[in-house]
Amino acid sequence: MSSKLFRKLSFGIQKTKKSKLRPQEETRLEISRISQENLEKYDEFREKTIGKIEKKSQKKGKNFEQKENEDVGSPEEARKNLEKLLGEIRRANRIFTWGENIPDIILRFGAEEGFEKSIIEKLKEANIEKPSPIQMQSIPLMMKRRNVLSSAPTGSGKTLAFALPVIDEILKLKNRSESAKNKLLAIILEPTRELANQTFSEFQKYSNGEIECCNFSGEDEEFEKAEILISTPNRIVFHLEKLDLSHLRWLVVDESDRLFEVVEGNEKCFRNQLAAIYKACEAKCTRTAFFSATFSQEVEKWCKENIDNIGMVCVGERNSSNTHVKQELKYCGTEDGKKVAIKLLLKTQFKPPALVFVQSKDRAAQLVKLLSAIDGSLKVDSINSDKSDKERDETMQRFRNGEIWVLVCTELLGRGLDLSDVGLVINYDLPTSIVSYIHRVGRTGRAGNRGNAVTYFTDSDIQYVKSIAMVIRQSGFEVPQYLLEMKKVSRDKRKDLLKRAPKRHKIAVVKKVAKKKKMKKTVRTNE
Ligand SMILES: Nc1ncnc2c1ncn2[C@@H]1O[C@H](COP(=O)(O)OP(=O)(O)OP(=O)(O)O)[C@@H](O)[C@H]1O
Repeated sequence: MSSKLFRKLSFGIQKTKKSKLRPQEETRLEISRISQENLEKYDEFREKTIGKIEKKSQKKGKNFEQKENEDVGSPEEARKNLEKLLGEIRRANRIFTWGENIPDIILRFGAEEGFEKSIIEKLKEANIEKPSPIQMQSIPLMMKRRNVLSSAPTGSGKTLAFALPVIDEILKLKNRSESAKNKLLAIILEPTRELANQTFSEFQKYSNGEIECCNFSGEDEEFEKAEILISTPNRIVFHLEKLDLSHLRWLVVDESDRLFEVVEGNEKCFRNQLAAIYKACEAKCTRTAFFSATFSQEVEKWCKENIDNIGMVCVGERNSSNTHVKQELKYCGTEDGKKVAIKLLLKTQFKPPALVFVQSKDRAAQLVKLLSAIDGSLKVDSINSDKSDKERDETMQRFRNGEIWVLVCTELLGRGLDLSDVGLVINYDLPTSIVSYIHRVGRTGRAGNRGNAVTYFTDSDIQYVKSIAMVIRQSGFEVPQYLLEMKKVSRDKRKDLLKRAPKRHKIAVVKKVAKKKKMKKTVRTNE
């Protein structure tokens, strides 16, 4: 891509140079960088800007007033100081924006920031004290009813970045007017049932029983009274004619780059479904919000061309992996080498639970067999789209409860799932794109926690490893130099890889019994 085009499409975010390798040990990372000193300055400048200090100081006496005015100057000066301070905080948190009239970031979840009391209480209960960078900027944009396109690393709190403003607005609407009740006011689109279930739980939790939330992708089919509908696009498309969209305030497209994907020859691909829904949401009051950890230029271009008054937010480096996840590339030579590597890993450094990604449903079943054979006591299972909805839900529940230690999965679990205890992700089969890599390793190292990710590759994978090696290096972790120096794979080959994962030998269990028999035979012959 030419640098000119990059500038045009990425609202000024520079491609950064290689980041420094990070130190081996780092303590738990903060979700955002807001120092106490900056918070105090923020309060001071803000109060002065809106003229509250004078009122306060009148109460406290003349001396206080003089001191305050010396410190922060006139309201105009205070506004300038505030803007400077917010600029510094944006830079420290790597918040980049594009668009006109971008509102101030928020540094707290408080009544002054406009939040409903019940939301503030729920956040306290969940020990969520301060906003993450994507929340700092996306929430005020959405509260100002702007269309948004937001991107931030995996596990950085994007769900609450859209859930809180949507819930807040609906609570306010319902408090103001009886007529808002039992009208469909928001639709949240997710690419998988699992993700829809998870997002539904978050909406239920923060709406505190005051909003009718409906999980369209679950068993909850009663949508007539729904005020917020959370669903995969196919369910919405199926029921589109029955939905009254005339009051819709928000259409949120989570994992937006995934929902923009076109599958040639497939009429029912996400892109077509999204187009049908978008077209149907034509009420004047509807705003659209797009969120994802990976940001395709196509989505950005489409938003700029088609959506008025959009505010864009990008946290950190575009399309980069989560730096809280320690990432490692492991050369295994052959498919058999991968078996040896995983056996060793699970026997030595393993602390459950872990997620293991493979490229197909068949390989998931094969790997479960192999891992069970390696260690009979290992609680291992798999999940894929061939299983029934009930089986999938049960497997997820067992994994969340700790009854499954190693969950072998396909791309189905690659995106969005927040499995907070997962400390290890193993890419048993090399991901077929950097987007897939970023989302898969993002299943660990969430909300400031640290995580580990290991990616295996064989001789036949080597040609495809370079781009992943570059992402890992960009996040500050070591990769073998020769991988970075390899030739780039052509665009056509990359496209092919997305359509068809490479052929691999079956993950066969080495039968110990057969070996024993063979040994006995040898002994007898010797006799
Ligand atoms: N401000 C916050 N402070 C602390 N924890 C938070 C905050 N906001 C969200 N979290 C927690 O962070 C975790 C990850 O959040 P979330 O699932 O929204 O990430 P995400 O950015 O959507 O990730 P992905 O790109 O993988 O979908 C959740 O457990 C959530 O409760």
